[in-house]
Amino acid sequence: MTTAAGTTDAVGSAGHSSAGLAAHQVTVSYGRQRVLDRVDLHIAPGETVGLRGPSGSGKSTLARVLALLHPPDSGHVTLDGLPVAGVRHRLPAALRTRVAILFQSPRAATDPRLSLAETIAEPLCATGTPRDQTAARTAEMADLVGLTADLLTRRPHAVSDGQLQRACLARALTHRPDYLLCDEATAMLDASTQAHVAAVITDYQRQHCAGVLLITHDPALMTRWATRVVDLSAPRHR
Ligand SMILES: Nc1ncnc2c1ncn2[C@@H]1O[C@H](COP(=O)(O)OP(=O)(O)OP(=O)(O)O)[C@@H](O)[C@H]1O
Repeated sequence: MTTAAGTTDAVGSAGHSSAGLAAHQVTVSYGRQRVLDRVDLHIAPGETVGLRGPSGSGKSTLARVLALLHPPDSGHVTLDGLPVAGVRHRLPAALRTRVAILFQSPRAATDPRLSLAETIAEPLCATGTPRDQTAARTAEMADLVGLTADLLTRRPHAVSDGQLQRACLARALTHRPDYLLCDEATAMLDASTQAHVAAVITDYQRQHCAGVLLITHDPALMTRWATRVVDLSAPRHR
């Protein structure tokens, strides 16, 4: 079983209240490579759990399982104590929109054909939100992340990585998720954009009591932000 270290032992969900997003005994293999082996992790509302471990230890894989994007081979995910069956669009929108994920590379996570406004609006369009509400919410989210109107009409090739990551953050927060999973989300950003993105997330977290998973190789960021830290041990190859 993967071991945890830090201010609180996160392995084993016994003793946690049922509120939260949790992985229970999650195992994932890619072909013959077992990446996660019976991993438990619990994120309570309002807390920031730092997840660290050597490259290849399965941090991103665990984040994708918790984001309800990747089905574990065994084990399961619970939301507020209830098992989640299925991933992606097989889940009801009201359930899957409770968890959002922000990736390291905004270019890999966006459609180059869409403007930044359309990118932010994607999750609203996917859930059939009426046009006027989509426009209002998109403007609100753009404002929250500091994107000006002229940037919103541009497509990804015409903006910087930092501006595009702000659009991805706006998109991630548009359905007001209860949990935000940040997978090296500020690693490609300059110091000032990194600070701004972190400030938007921590403000959001405070206002909505959202739980955050923070994956970062930056020890200073981990120390500043995480309320407890979980270590993933090196992967086992079976
Ligand atoms: N879709 C995939 N198909 C096959 N192997 C994969 C896939 N995704 C990840 N892997 C492998 O699984 C292992 C764990 O990858 P993962 O990205 O989860 O680790 P990580 O801890 O996030 O690494 P890093 O810190 O380098 O980002 C790696 O050996 C990786 O090559």
